Amino acid sequence: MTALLEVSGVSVSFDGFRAIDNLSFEIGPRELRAIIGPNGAGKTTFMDIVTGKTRPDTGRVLWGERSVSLLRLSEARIAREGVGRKFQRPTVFEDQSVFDNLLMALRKDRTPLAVLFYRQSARDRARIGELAAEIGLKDQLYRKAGELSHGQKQWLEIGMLLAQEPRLLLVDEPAAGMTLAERAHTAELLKEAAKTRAVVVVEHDMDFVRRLGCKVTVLHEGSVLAEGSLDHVTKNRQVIDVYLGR
Ligand SMILES: Nc1ncnc2c1ncn2[C@@H]1O[C@H](COP(=O)(O)OP(=O)(O)OP(=O)(O)O)[C@@H](O)[C@H]1O
Repeated sequence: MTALLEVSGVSVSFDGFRAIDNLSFEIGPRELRAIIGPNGAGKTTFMDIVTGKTRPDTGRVLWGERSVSLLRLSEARIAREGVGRKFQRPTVFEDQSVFDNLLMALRKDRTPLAVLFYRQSARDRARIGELAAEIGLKDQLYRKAGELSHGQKQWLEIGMLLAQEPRLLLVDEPAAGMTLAERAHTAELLKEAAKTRAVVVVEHDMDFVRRLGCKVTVLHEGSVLAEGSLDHVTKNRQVIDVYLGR
């Protein structure tokens, strides 16, 4: 399997502190991966590097069949290449309906003229219906996003990212603040999304990671400490020591 994303030998320091240290990481085109690791392990910095927010000091970040270097591209260009990122807190347009939020995410051409002359098409409406079904909000389409529960807002934002058809979706702690039922639904949603694209989930909640049932990468001090199934990595002596702070 050729990787969709290949990070190799990446390091970055902030004021002499190595936040990412010779990190190598690969993800396949239709793969679900969980990234775990104690606070300060470099999980956020890793996502910042992939999305172009932080530039590494050394190393390579290659993307797609043509192995394009993401390090040469702007953040906006990386997003257009198909890298979507979901931050921890939901950011939806609270005064707009679920339908309108999804519609806004769907419209790719945002030039002023295109926005001015936009007419809803049957195809867009059908796609919004599909997305709403995928995220479990089909019955909530005409509710204002601000009235949704925390979990529903998170799903809506995931739906808005899916509307842009990313090839890689980076998701930061999706289960935080969710009820048990919401977590179960979120895990199913991400598993489903990973059937047609790569999904990388950074998560602290081990029960949630177990639900994802995917390969796990453990980061520690900016590099990969262990990789494999959750059972495999949680039996690893070094991983146990790191989590217990030894
Ligand atoms: N812009 C920055 N300037 C200075 N230090 C930074 C910067 N960004 C990150 N760091 C440091 O780099 C290390 C890795 O941070 P990072 O946020 O990537 O870890 P994390 O694994 O996401 O942690 P958490 O689980 O707490 O979110 C930390 O020690 C952090 O303080």
